[in-house]
Amino acid sequence: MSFKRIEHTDIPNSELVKCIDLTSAALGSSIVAVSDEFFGKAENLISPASPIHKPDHFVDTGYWMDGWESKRHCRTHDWVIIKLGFPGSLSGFDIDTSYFIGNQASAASVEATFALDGEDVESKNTKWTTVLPKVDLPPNSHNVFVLSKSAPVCTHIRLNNIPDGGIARFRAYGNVNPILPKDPSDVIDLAFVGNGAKITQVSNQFYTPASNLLLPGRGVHMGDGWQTNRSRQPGNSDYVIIRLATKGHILKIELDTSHFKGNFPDKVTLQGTNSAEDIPPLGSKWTVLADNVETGPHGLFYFDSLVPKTAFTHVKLIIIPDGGLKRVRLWGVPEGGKIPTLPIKIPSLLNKPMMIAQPLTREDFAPYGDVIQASSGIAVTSANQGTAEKYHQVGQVINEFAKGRGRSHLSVFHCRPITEIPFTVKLLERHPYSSQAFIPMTDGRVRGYLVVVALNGEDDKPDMKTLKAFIASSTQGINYREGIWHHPMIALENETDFACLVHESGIPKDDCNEVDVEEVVVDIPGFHA
Ligand SMILES: NC(=O)N[C@@H](O)C(=O)O
Repeated sequence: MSFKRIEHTDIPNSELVKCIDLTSAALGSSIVAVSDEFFGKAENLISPASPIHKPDHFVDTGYWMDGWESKRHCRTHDWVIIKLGFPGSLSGFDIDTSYFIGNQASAASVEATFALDGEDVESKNTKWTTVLPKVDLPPNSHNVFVLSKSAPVCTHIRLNNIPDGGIARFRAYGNVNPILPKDPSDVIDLAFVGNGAKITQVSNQFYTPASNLLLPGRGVHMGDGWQTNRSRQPGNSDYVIIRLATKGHILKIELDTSHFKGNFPDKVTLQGTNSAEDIPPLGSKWTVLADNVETGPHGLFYFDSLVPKTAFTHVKLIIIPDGGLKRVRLWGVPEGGKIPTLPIKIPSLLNKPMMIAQPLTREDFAPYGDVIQASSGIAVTSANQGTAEKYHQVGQVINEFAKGRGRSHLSVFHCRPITEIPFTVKLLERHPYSSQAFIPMTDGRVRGYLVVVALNGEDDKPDMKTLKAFIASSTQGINYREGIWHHPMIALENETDFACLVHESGIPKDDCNEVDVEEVVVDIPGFHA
């Protein structure tokens, strides 16, 4: 596989400008295995955010580094396996050693494989193909490589870190290889990056890129949307051009202004056209799909297309005079598909019940368990020769296993934060014979975590009418009563360790029952992941 090295500043003039970063966590890509991450977590590699530097900032392993860094003296080489959010073909890479000086990886190589769901890519039988041979990595630099021809479609990438050391970010530029529904009459989001749609032109992306508009989910803060600067020019408008996943009929437009509360656009207009080019040439005929529609703060807004029977390859989204949008969804059917009865309903958050998480209090949580906290209303006495106060029996530790079958265990859950807010509850679990306590052990970076609970129904399933969501602070622990349905721990913003006390028998059905539930969307005021 031949390649050429280019300057990072030359990306806009290279093939890579037509690509997206297929390894980005924003696309749902994730780390599935890593040989060693002693100094810095491998998941930093795929953060959409640029790396930052905190000179002379130390953590218990050494210098704090914003990147993946393995420990010294590896006898062979380190490696990390990344599962792509969407299968795609690779065109180039940026192996970024920013801020790694003296501890950067000396060299790297890249391999790829196509693995069906469930295949064990760590198996020795996995066939990895080298798509970038070993290349040297200078310190503190973007190392950008363009392949002479795109590599075959892959689902996983293995980055080899030779022999060891640090890499701040890894960008694998390419294009999604969409898997569209077999039935062309299925309604899909024609503007979704996972279906192969792309932004091909944008007038202004001063704060954050327009490519964010097509990402999965609703993101976690304003920074993962598209935002222009304040135009100040009378009559200004800004725009993006979306090359649709495939030529199709747009039936319903979804504009998402999540987290844009004082800077959403005054008005939005959408137009469609047809072109074989990535960017429709000047003089292309644009047809209005939605004309000067109004949105609002932090929400989802829907508009039926004015021309559902016309198929387009491109859509221009115009915001007047400027501002920000989180996502745009263009629900429709590919050309050749049957246009359903209009107006359509769409599978979105709008159609799912929503709830707002509330601050955790002893009183509100009482039907579900205990709040472990030194709080008023608890019997308290002086202790430790007057140097402490003891808050008595803040919770009940319950063991209802038959005699001798349930042993109490202390464990620690190291929880990674959720990456999407609002959060969608899809499953709940319970421990039929034991209470379960979680007590956060925070390093000061944790503001809180999300607790979702429900009582047991007459059908011995969660009673969704009793579903509640609480925001627990970092000074509150919780103790689920035995049999109470709850979502597995949900960390917010930063990784969080929880001490856990539960009784277990080693018999799975007696220790934990898990069930899928009707999806409920939980908004979490004041938090972003
Ligand atoms: N992160 C960090 O401290 N790294 C250095 O100590 C090193 O490369 O050993």
